Amino acid sequence: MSRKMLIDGEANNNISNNEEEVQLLQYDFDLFVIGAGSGGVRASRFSAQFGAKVGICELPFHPISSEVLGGVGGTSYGWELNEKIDFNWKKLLHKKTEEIVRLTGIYKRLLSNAGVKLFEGEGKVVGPNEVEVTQLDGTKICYSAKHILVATGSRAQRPDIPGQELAITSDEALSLDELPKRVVILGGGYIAVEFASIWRGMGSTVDLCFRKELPLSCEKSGRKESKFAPTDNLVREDGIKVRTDHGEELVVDAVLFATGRIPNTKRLNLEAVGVELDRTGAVKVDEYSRTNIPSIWAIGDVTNRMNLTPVALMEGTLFAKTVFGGQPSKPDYGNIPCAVFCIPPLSVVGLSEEQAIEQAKGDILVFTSGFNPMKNTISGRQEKTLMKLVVDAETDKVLGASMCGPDAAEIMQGIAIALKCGATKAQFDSTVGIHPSAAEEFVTMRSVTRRIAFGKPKTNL
Ligand SMILES: Cc1cc2nc3c(=O)[nH]c(=O)nc-3n(C[C@H](O)[C@H](O)[C@H](O)COP(=O)(O)OP(=O)(O)OC[C@H]3O[C@@H](n4cnc5c(N)ncnc54)[C@H](O)[C@@H]3O)c2cc1C
Ligand SMILES: NC(=O)c1ccc[n+]([C@@H]2O[C@H](COP(=O)([O-])OP(=O)(O)OC[C@H]3O[C@@H](n4cnc5c(N)ncnc54)[C@H](O)[C@@H]3O)[C@@H](O)[C@H]2O)c1
Repeated sequence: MSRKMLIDGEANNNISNNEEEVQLLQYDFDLFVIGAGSGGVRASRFSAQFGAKVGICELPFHPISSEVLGGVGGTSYGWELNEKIDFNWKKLLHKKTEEIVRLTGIYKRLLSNAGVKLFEGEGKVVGPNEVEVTQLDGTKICYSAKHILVATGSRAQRPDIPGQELAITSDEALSLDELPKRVVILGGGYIAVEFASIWRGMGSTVDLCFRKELPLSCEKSGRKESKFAPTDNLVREDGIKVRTDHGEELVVDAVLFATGRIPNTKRLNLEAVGVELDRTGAVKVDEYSRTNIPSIWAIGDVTNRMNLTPVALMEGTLFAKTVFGGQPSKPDYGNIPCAVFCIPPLSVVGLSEEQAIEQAKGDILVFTSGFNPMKNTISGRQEKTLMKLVVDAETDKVLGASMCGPDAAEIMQGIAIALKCGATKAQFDSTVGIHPSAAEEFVTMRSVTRRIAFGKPKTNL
């Protein structure tokens, strides 16, 4: 057998090459992947390119995913709205569905070009080396594999409040027959803020109900604020009636639950085969994405590490490299940039000012800038851009960068490379800007806005 299997089950370590070959031939596949989303497709393609015989199963296609419906390509969202305000809602929905169908086709082609065998049906782990796939007609087929990879993603969680069935989640939000004119959004994370921007941008009235100090605030340990969140029930009444914990009553066309997502493990039978889950239901894995059962691995949202598409791709790539590529590789979660595609968009990389204060050993220098980009001054548009750099005063290393304003995500991708390379503020300063761009401000912020020692502001200029 010429194919080289690395990081194979420890139990097999002392078997001879011949025995291993015989064992391998007994499996239908070297790798069987459950879930053909971002992580699963990447892992299976790359494993196949390393010579592995790969099978993958995915839920029957539907443009609105659920626990039992999905589609190759997974939760491939990434909002950015280019429609004009006088848009046509139905046309937008139609285009969205067309785009999902197009992406599904691309993913299917990528899999088949890589030689990966795709099965349509719900996968379930029935043994350390066995997956059962329930097909559309209900028939079940079992496949054996040397390695199983769980890449089933996550799904929206619904708060357990009376009348919760009247609310929608992001799964259904872009499939409503009509544009909701009045909306209540529960939650203050990515999805809440992005949908608030989308609907507000289309002229709807949007109330964002969040429980922390501000939307997009990080959860501080032990502190859960209940600032403004419906605590009462949802009632159908000429729309949906929502009562907030401020006692206010709102009657709206739609209530969106954007209160986080939970790993898709409920129907996978993992605990029955001995795979450990954490208290949120996420699959517990080591630094190489391996579970406590040596032949079973997991990547992406189902492991609840950092729930972003490029992170699932990184984990899938490194899984393939580790298991089939001969190079055991751990994902590096440092300096991963992210963006919230709200209006205006915001994007961050590295440490926030708060995190830097908590983690730094010395003083922190903070540089900030707020300005109206030149393209706006000519058009007269009032849309400020804000930027921040957080720097270690002793080493001069840039610890974090953030930006809110047009093109924030596009700009931050380049800044992320600089941070990944360990750039210093002096290196930022010696980089020549591109004029007239907003991005050039990142290399021209000369004066310190504040210096912070041991978590306390020294100056607040
Ligand atoms: C509304 C929304 C917007 C988002 N926007 C962004 C963004 O702008 N940028 C970003 O980086 N991230 C974004 N994310 C997060 C991103 O989608 C996820 O982090 C990413 O898709 C995780 O990849 P995954 O492979 O783990 O899961 P997924 O891509 O969700 O794939 C999991 C797949 O498994 C399938 N599946 C589940 N159970 C089974 C089963 N039993 N058998 C067979 N198949 C099964 C599902 O149908 C699905 O196709 C967004 C998420 C949501 C919900
Ligand atoms: N642009 C992007 O990259 C992007 C966009 C969308 C989603 N995502 C990914 O999808 C994940 C899920 O998004 P999300 O916005 O649902 O989750 P999230 O974890 O970002 O935010 C959930 C929010 O809901 C709040 N919440 C939870 N229960 C609540 C309750 N009962 N009442 C009031 N508030 C409550 C939480 O405090 C939190 O602020 C994100 O974590 C992110 O990883 C990324």
